[in-house]
Amino acid sequence: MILVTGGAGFIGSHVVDKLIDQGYEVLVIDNLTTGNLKNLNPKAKFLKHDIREALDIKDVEAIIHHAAQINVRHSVEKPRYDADVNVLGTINLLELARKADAKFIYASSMAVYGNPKYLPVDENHEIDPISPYGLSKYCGELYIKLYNNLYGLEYSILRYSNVYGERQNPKGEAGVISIFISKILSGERPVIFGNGEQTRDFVYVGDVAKANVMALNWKNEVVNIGTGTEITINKLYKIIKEKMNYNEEPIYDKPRKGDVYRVYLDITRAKKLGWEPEVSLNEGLDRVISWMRKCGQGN
Ligand SMILES: O=c1ccn([C@@H]2O[C@H](COP(=O)(O)OP(=O)(O)O[C@H]3O[C@H](CO)[C@H](O)[C@H](O)[C@H]3O)[C@@H](O)[C@H]2O)c(=O)[nH]1
Repeated sequence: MILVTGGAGFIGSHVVDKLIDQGYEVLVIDNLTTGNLKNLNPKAKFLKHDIREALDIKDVEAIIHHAAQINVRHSVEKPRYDADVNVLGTINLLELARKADAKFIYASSMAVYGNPKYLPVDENHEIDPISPYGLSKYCGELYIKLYNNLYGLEYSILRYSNVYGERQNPKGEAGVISIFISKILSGERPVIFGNGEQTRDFVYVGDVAKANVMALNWKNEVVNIGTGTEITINKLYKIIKEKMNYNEEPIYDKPRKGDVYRVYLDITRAKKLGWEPEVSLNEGLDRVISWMRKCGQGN
């Protein structure tokens, strides 16, 4: 059985869908603070549980760990809460993995790199987080490596760029793509922070889910998961606007404090392991727009 923490959340629920498609038996644990039972695959078993509490489950062959405090801004406001969930919660799951002799797949983030010193950012880039979130995600990585040293725990660490797709909640997780689409659908003008020339590397959630399933067969790898390309927020806005037949210009506001200016990931290592993104931004945006139209702007 594969245990997916955060399996009722945005990325985790897509991982669950892929696993079930491929015939795996899946147990989801989620405390439903940001996760939603509407996202949950009906073929998955479900246990409502907060990872800050220890748990004991037998017959787990792998743990795919997506339950986390994922909001960068909240991590700045509540660093202790962020560490509680992301560091102590991860330790609870590592203890479970140790006892069950399970493999550990960990959702990390490009936030561990902080402000890029060069582009694209590869896995050997200096680790220098600029938010409690980036730091807590990196702490999780270090504990995983410690468990590998102490107990031989097998792991894969996936460092995601900006993940987007269906089920991303425009209110909770603050992904710019779901925010822009949601605002346009409700007749509000989207806001661009700064001059809009900042860039990001947007990877489709289905491709991220595929990387998780493949990672079950990778051995002790730290891997960037992105597209290896960058796009400005202005260009992104223009594409979304055209797709939705929306005519208004965005509102430009002051830059968001602590925002990285340009970032995109080098994905050479992932490609060597046989993974590469399949869904283009064009196709992915079409899917999110049609999903958000259908379900009234999100969750
Ligand atoms: O309404 C908005 C929202 C965002 N942005 C801009 O769009 C870019 C992307 O912003 P997001 O909030 O979507 O994402 P971040 O790049 O801040 O990424 C952070 O939040 C992500 C969640 O969406 C992931 O957790 C990621 O790891 C973490 O670094 C930023 O330049 C931001 O200023 C806008 O212009 N308008």
